[in-house]
Amino acid sequence: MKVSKGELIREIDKYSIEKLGIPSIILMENAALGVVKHLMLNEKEYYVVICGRGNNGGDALAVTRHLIAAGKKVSVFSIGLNPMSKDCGVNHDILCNMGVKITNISNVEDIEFLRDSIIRSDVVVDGIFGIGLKREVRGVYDLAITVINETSKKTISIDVPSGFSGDTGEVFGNCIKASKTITFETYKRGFLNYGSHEYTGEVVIEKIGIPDFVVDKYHNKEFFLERKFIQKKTKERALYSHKGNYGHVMVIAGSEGMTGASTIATKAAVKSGAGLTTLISCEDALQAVRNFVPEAMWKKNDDSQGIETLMGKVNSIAIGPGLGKSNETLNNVKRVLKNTDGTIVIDADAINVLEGKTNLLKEAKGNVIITPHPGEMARLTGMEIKKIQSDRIEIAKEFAREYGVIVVLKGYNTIITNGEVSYINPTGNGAMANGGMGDCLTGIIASLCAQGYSPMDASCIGVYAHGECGDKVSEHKFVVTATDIIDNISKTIKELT
Ligand SMILES: NC(=O)C1=CN([C@@H]2O[C@H](COP(=O)(O)OP(=O)(O)OC[C@H]3O[C@@H](n4cnc5c(N)ncnc54)[C@H](O)[C@@H]3O)[C@@H](O)[C@H]2O)[C@@H](O)CC1
Ligand SMILES: [K+]
Repeated sequence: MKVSKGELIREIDKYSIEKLGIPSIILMENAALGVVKHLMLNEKEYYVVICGRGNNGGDALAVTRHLIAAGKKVSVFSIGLNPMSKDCGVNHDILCNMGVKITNISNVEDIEFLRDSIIRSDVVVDGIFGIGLKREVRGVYDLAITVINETSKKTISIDVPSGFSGDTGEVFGNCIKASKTITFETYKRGFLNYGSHEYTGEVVIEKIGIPDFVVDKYHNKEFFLERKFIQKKTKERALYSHKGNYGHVMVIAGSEGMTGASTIATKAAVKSGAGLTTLISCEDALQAVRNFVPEAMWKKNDDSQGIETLMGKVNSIAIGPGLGKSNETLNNVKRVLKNTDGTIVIDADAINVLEGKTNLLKEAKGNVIITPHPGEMARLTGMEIKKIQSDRIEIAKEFAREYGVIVVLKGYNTIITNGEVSYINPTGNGAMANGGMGDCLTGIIASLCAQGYSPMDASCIGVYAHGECGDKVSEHKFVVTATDIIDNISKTIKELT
């Protein structure tokens, strides 16, 4: 599923109209039909449609015609005094020719009439503003949005909830809180922002008849991860295979007093299918692994020579969970970057020690995946967390491009990007917000890398499977822990093959 900003939609729209000769009114008609599909025509009877004067309003007027044709009771409101866009005007005239009464909303009394209609209606269709909104919502627009939010039983927004920036996720003063948003052609960037769900409700994408090659021509390779895409990438294990076919993961993790993180990362690597897993750590952590992950091998962290030799042989290295922010950790990171041409997954304290030293990443022999949460990303880039949260994709992409790494920026809608192609993950939930989850993900991704998946595929499959596993467990649990994920990840990956 493609993700984009509004300007891409304008480009593809322009190309379709000017170069392919598709009349814009046809695109509007297709958009309206896409919306009508979601209006529950077999259960609901009375609709209130509220239209602005731009093309979003035009879509809503076309929707009105289809509702009337389906025999529904519809009250139509046109808001504001701006001149109508051409296609909005066409649909307005058709309704007038059909004898449909369109009530203009230009003052407070009109708003009260709108309120009465909404109270009696089953569904409100919001076509006030689409991606053309660029400034603060004021006056009657502001009042109408408040009344809709206060009284509507179910609001369906066309393209974006009115008042919401499809580009940035910003709210322009006031915003519709929809139960569902039917958006066109691409998932809008702004929907990825924290808190956007409160305004969009469920988001559905409808095609409006623009050929894929036109979208691809302008699309900047941002995708929402879909299950079928992950399923295509996740392979069954071969009948005649042996452990040597599934690679060797080295986990460098854990320190005195922080042995849990290393156990979790190691066990996650084993449970997600690595042929061999070796933990490098202090004696306490090794003892824990001996007790809880008998399948794993281990090596004490003071055996420098042995470790460096092994680094040259393993397929992937996960480094960071529970290491502590110390010089020793920094030296370990340097050593890994220098000594392995396998894939390196850098997490937790191994990220923290790179603060102010990110150039080290450019010296890596192997591919690097870093898996920061927003706080770690803030430290790494010197930006505030708020800034990171407000522009997650762009910041992750820029970092990936500059340092030649894959960034897995964790959180709601985890981003996976190599700077060229970016994926946004839809799985995972609030029940998973507890210690150890990140260590577990690191183990899973490193394990998939060792099994031969490309670093990008391993990151996408790992993040998606980790979240899906958490979603399944959370169906019957209040909290999902890393141990829950470890116990179920093998089953989840199997279901994805
Ligand atoms: N491929 C496409 O892009 C298509 C787009 N369509 C629809 O067209 C929409 C975009 O249409 P437009 O570009 O005409 O823009 P909008 O309809 O989103 O908004 C523009 C209108 O709102 C007014 N306006 C903007 N900010 C305001 C404010 N703060 N207070 C009061 N009035 C304000 C403008 O004067 C103008 O009348 C999309 O969201 C979608 O719903 C569909 O018709 C199908 C085709
Ligand atoms: K809208």
